Amino acid sequence: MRAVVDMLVPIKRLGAAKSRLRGAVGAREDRGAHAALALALAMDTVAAARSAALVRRLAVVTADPLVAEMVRGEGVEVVRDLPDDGLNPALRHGAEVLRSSDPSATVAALQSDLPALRASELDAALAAAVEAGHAFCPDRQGTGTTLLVAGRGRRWDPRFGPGSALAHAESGAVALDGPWPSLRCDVDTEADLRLAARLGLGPHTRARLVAAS
Ligand SMILES: Nc1nc2c(ncn2[C@@H]2O[C@H](COP(=O)(O)OP(=O)(O)OP(=O)(O)O)[C@@H](O)[C@H]2O)c(=O)[nH]1
Ligand SMILES: C=C(OP(=O)(O)O)C(=O)O
Repeated sequence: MRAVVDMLVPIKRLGAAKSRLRGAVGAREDRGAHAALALALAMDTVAAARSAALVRRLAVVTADPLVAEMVRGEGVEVVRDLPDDGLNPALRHGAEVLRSSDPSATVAALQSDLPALRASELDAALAAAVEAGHAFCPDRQGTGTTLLVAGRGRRWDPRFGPGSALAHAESGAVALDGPWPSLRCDVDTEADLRLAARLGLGPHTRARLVAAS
């Protein structure tokens, strides 16, 4: 299948990101180490998305200037998070930008805390989502969402947040179910980070853990 999906990766301001992971590397009060870990999780996610064959256009949505600089340094597009008012407004704005270039674009949102993500698993999930038209991938626990896809002519209706799997199902999106552990392993806690490490972390996150050990 040719590249057909235009993908948003939302990245929160590093100072506020991944609060449940505080202290996972370095001391709890070490803001620099924590920000570096949050950035590393996102950079590994972006690298995997970039390698996926079905991703036509990839854009990070962020209001954080450092994140924007690092992402652009990797040659990846940045859409400024103009609403700067939480995840769903960021994704609605990002989709407007994507669909202003191509109104028939298939739009996807991928969470940025998937440091074990494999491009092959993302491609398999995207192929299933494109086939379904409007679909999402639940997280490992089955309550959250790691990937949301709305095909040509489908309403972009992100409902991320607590209980988002149910919210996306209620919005009419099909729940995908496939052998994609790396896509389902979002990292919110230290326990999640250990699980992701067992799947195989990307180089940015691995380097953070080595630096902290
Ligand atoms: N652009 C943007 N992205 C966001 C915003 N809030 C959350 N995200 C992103 O949305 C995804 C899911 O966020 P969460 O898993 O809740 O992460 P978090 O808010 O950093 O973590 P906690 O502080 O532990 O809740 C991650 O990719 C975040 O970077 C926001 O206000 N703007
Ligand atoms: C925002 C979400 O992520 P988390 O539950 O990991 O915060 C979500 O799953 O919709």
